[in-house]
Amino acid sequence: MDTRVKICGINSQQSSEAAVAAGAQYLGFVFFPKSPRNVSLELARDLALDVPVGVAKVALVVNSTDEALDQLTDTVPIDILQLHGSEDLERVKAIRARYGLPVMKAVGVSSPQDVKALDAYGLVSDQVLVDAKAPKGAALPGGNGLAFDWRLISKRGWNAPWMLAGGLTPENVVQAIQLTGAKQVDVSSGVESAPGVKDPKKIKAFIDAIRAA
Ligand SMILES: O=C(O)c1ccccc1N[C@@H]1O[C@H](COP(=O)(O)O)[C@@H](O)[C@H]1O
Repeated sequence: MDTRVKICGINSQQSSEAAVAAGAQYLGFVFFPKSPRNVSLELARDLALDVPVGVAKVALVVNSTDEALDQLTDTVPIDILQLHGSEDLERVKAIRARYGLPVMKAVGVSSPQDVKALDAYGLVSDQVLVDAKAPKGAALPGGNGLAFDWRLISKRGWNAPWMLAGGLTPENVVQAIQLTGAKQVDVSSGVESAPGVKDPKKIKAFIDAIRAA
């Protein structure tokens, strides 16, 4: 399978190099202080500067203000903004216009109603990220290692390219792709040895499983 892969939660040179060596097309940097994967602007800048041309650097933010996004985009050479909070359609449009960067809006899914919300976001985003909905009261709106019922989006498409996320692992990613038809997948917890600690062997196993299928 030639599915494109995003490894999210890159927070060290080792994890960045492991993801690139394994063949990831996207590296995600988390800018959300409550996350165990949170990176400072300075560390993200240093890591991003070393990423080879052709691998996209994605900044994951959650309900960020313009001030925070100004600082981020002034400091870190990023290629895509991933909006993983409760940003509404107007906010997505405003961010896209202000920064001139491709925007990927994440939407949490646990029911057919959630899937409908993706239609509207697909009209204002460059990509949509279809993730599992975080449980009520969870500290993080994503990155919880939880999958959703993939049958909810089986054979679906949106007005923008889309990426599948939520609880993917080296063991289940091929089945998830086969069921949903995803051409892009995103993983964080499933390639870690502990929250916030990427495991180079699991990163390689994740991408190898896809390529071997
Ligand atoms: O990874 C995080 O810490 C995170 C924090 C806040 C919002 C989203 C986050 N991660 C994203 O969540 C999905 C699913 O992750 P997982 O594979 O289930 O752990 C993925 O898009 C991550 O980029």
